[in-house]
Amino acid sequence: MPGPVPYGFTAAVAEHFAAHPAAGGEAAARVVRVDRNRIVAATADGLVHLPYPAHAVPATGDWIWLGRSRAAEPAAVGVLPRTSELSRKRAFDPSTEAQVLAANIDMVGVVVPVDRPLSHNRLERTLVAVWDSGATPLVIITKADLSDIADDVVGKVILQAAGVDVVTTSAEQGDGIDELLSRVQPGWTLALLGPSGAGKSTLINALVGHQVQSTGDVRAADGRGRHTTTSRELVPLPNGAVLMDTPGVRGFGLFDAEDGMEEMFSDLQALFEQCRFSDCAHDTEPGCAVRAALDDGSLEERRWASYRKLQRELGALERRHDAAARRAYQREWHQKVVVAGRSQRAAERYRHS
Ligand SMILES: Nc1nc2c(ncn2[C@@H]2O[C@H](COP(=O)(O)OP(=O)(O)OP(=O)(O)O)[C@@H](O)[C@H]2O)c(=O)[nH]1
Ligand SMILES: [Zn+2]
Repeated sequence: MPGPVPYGFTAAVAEHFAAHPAAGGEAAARVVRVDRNRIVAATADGLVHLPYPAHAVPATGDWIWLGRSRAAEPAAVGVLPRTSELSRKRAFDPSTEAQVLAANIDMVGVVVPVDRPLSHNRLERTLVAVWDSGATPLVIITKADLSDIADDVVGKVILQAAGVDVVTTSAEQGDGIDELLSRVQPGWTLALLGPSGAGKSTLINALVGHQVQSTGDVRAADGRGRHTTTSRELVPLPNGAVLMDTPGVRGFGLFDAEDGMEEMFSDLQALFEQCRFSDCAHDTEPGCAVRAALDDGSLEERRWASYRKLQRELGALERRHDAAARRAYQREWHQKVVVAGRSQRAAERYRHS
């Protein structure tokens, strides 16, 4: 089946399509932008404009079945279930409809500039929120060339990241870009998140390898060959990964959860209290409120999967935090000292603290 390979169409995505067929669906396409009354989609043959799919609100990053409308025009005839989604409203709050800003993101790079590090709490909360979205977090330190402040900040951030991978970059000097790309597998979709001025645009330009064009040629799909220009929010990277640069996702608003873990999952805590057994593993136990909620659809499978993934990650992190985080931290330190020829005294200071 044809699909847009530079936009993340991998064998795994092809299987996802095969598992979710749509009547009249002929080819795979990916939404690269959502406008007021139409979408821009990447197909195997390039970018096209399409009307909104029926019965679905599309988001950037969605995989769609490309087919024909009743008037034989190219059309989105189906939208695939999402593997992750970033929403403005937290998806598990049933009181209002979530506005999904981006879909099918594999990795979220949390950008931390050395000249304005995040508070410990904010970094931790952001990482928890990223896990909850279904994506994997990666901490990206930027502006590491600001050497007089970089040393302290890098060390602190690595400890705060609690075992989540950390890469150190200086887009201005071209340092760490290859290492960052090596963490993002071909076919993965990467979004960057960070406060204004954190260096996201500079990093994106370094990743893409040239100035990102804000306009791209879009072929109108009305068969008349009308050309138009528009910007894309999904940009292919040279290593086969895809960069998601959606204005609503960039900032911290989306992820700046005021709450910690417990509050984020308070709805689940309430369910746990209704299980018949207080030590219920929510697996095959009789009287399990979680199973019941999954069965009647009041608890989303995706959210439950996120929670369990997060529990596993946190458990694993806790176990290896002390030993491994410290080792990773010292390894990174060593590398930094060697690479940048930084003060050995500073390294010693940290090793002993
Ligand atoms: N020293 C140094 N400065 C950098 C580096 N990367 C970015 N900057 C500077 O940091 C400032 C902000 O960079 P941007 O890339 O515009 O930051 P941004 O995160 O895209 O900001 P918003 O567009 O507001 O979200 C600019 O003045 C950049 O020149 C770097 O690697 N080293
Ligand atoms: Zn249970």
